Formats: sequence, structure tokens, C-alpha cells
Amino acid sequence: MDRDHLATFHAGSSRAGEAPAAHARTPAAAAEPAVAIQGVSKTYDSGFQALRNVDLTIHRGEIFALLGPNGAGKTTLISIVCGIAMLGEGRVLVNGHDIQSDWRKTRSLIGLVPQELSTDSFETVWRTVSFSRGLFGKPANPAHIEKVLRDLSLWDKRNNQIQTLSGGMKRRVLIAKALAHEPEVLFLDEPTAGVDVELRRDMWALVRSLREKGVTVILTTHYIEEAEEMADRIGVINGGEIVLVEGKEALMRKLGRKQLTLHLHTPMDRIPEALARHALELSEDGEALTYTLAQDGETADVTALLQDLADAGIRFRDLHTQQSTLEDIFVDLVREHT
Ligand SMILES: Nc1ncnc2c1ncn2[C@@H]1O[C@H](COP(=O)(O)OP(=O)(O)OP(=O)(O)O)[C@@H](O)[C@H]1O
Repeated sequence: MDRDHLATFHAGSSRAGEAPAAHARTPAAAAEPAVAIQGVSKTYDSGFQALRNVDLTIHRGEIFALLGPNGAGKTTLISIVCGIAMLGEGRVLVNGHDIQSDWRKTRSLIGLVPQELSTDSFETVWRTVSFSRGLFGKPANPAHIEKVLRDLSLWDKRNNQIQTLSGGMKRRVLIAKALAHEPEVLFLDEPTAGVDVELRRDMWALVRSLREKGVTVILTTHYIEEAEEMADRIGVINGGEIVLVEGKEALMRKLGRKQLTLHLHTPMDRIPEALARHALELSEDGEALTYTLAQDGETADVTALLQDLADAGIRFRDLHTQQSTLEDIFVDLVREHT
């Protein structure tokens, strides 16, 4: 079932005037994770197994980035949680509600910005976005729609037909549609693929402001810098399996390396005995020494190294430090698990 069919399905089955989900929060419910994915496996009709026993808990109010190479299973996982793809094995709860037995509730809690631009339409921006809200049984709220359109710089285009908009503007419309019914959990599947820098920045600002309002945001991205910039926690999926879930800061601290490279004044053919106690590597041309700092980055080690270099009469003309990026960590992880 594609998204438009799903939306039509909602229109026919939801009740107008339902209380906004946020009002239904109770202290007990607040303790539930935003999304609890338990033992989820998925095999497509073709026989291809896209997900293998995935367990993943997304906390309320966090920004969670799901990273993985092409075909890792990101869209499949998101589609299952959003009710677009059938769940194979396992269980998924959204704010404590089961996506199968309580699908109407869970779908009203979720907003999805899909990867594909499928919004060519003769309808105006205003009508399209307002209609999306109605699909989830929420009463009309022109002030909210206006705010969403203004936040996404779409207000001036509100009376334009969607088909006349640029690709970037259409993407903004997709985001506006996903926000129209005030979801508590927002999924963004590759939100900034192929968009310009300005829209990417706007998106980041928007996501942060949503988090401030308590919205949980789950995004997939190929731009590691996006995850580095925005995410509170990072999950890595590869070959349908979650291979790591970690707080971003902790991940960078644990797996990130810091290196110091010294460009030597006079090349050497081997590392002198006097420096043997340090974790040094000599470049092939003998012109540079690279020192890898302990993962907690003890500065005392660097001081001792510089002292030993001076004592051994080794001079260097330049030095620079390097900190591994999330991208380095990610590439290493995916390589390890393939
Ligand atoms: N309807 C389908 N029928 C059969 N196989 C499918 C179907 N949809 C996806 N797949 C396969 O499942 C695997 C996971 O696809 P999925 O779209 O979830 O990956 P992804 O991590 O989102 O990839 P990308 O980063 O390229 O969007 C891929 O090998 C894909 O070919």
C-alpha cells in the first residue's frame, strides 16, 4: 500500500474532532519510549530478508539518526513503524501503543517525510497541507497550518499549485504535510538528499525547534555530517541488522581517534630506540611521524613525547592534529560487519 492509499484509508476510518495526541499524555504514558521495536524481522515476497531481529528503543524527545549504507534496511524499518510496510515478525510500540492492534492511534502520533517526491498536484500548497491534517481526524487549525508554512518559508507560496514549485519547495511541502497533524514522533527519510545548503540549514533549524517542543525525531541520512550536527544518538544498521546504538558524544569518544603528525626536519629510516615507548608510526618516506593518542586523550603522553623528541635531537618543521570524524567511525563499522 503506498502512502496516498494509506492516507485515503485514514480518511475513511478516523474520527473528526479527536483530541490532539499530546493532550492524551498521562504520567504513566510519558514513561513509555517514543518507539519500541522488538525482535522485528522482515522478509519481502521476493524472499529477500531485509530486517533481522531488530531491537531498537527510541526515547521521547530525542533526535535519533539511523545510518547505514544503501540497502541496509532503513526505509524498510521506518515503513514498518509508520504502517506502510507489513510487519513480519516482532512487535512495534509507539508511545506504548501497538502498531498492529492500535494502528489508528499510532498512525496519528506519527509524521513521515518520505524519501520520494510524490507531490505533483494541481492542488495548492494550502489545501494540500490542510487536507493532510484532516486525514488524521484532527479538527481544522488554520493558525497551525499557517505557522508550519511560515516556518518552512512556504507562506508566500500557499496559493501556488504544487506542480509549479521547485524540487526544494516540493520537499518543504512534504515536511509541512507531515507536520500538519502535530505528530509526536517524526520520521524523516533522507530529508536533505539533493537539497541545497539553505534548505538543509532550514531543516536542521526546524528539527531542533521540534525537539524543543518535545517531538521525537528519527532521521535516516547519508550525510554523516548531518548526524554529527544534529543527533543525540546514532544507530547503525547494516545488512538488516542493528550493529550499534550509542550516544553521539560517547561514540565519538569511544571510537574516535586523535592523531598528531610531526613532519620531520630530517627524514629518518627507523624510529629511534629513545622513542620506542611511544605509539608512533613512521611514514614510508621517513618524513613524518604519526602519534595516536590514547582514546581518552592523555595530554601528559604528548608532553613526554615532545620531551623525548627534543632529548633525542629530533626536530620537526610542522605538526598537525587530526580527530577522526563520525564518517571515519561509520566507514570502519560498516567494513567490520560486512
Ligand atoms: N518491495 C520490496 N521487495 C523486495 N525487496 C525489497 C523491497 N523493498 C526493499 N527491498 C530490498 O530490501 C533491502 C533494504 O531496502 P531499504 O530500502 O530498506 O534500504 P535502505 O537502507 O533504506 O537503502 P537506501 O539507503 O538505498 O535508501 C534492499 O536490498 C532492497 O532491495
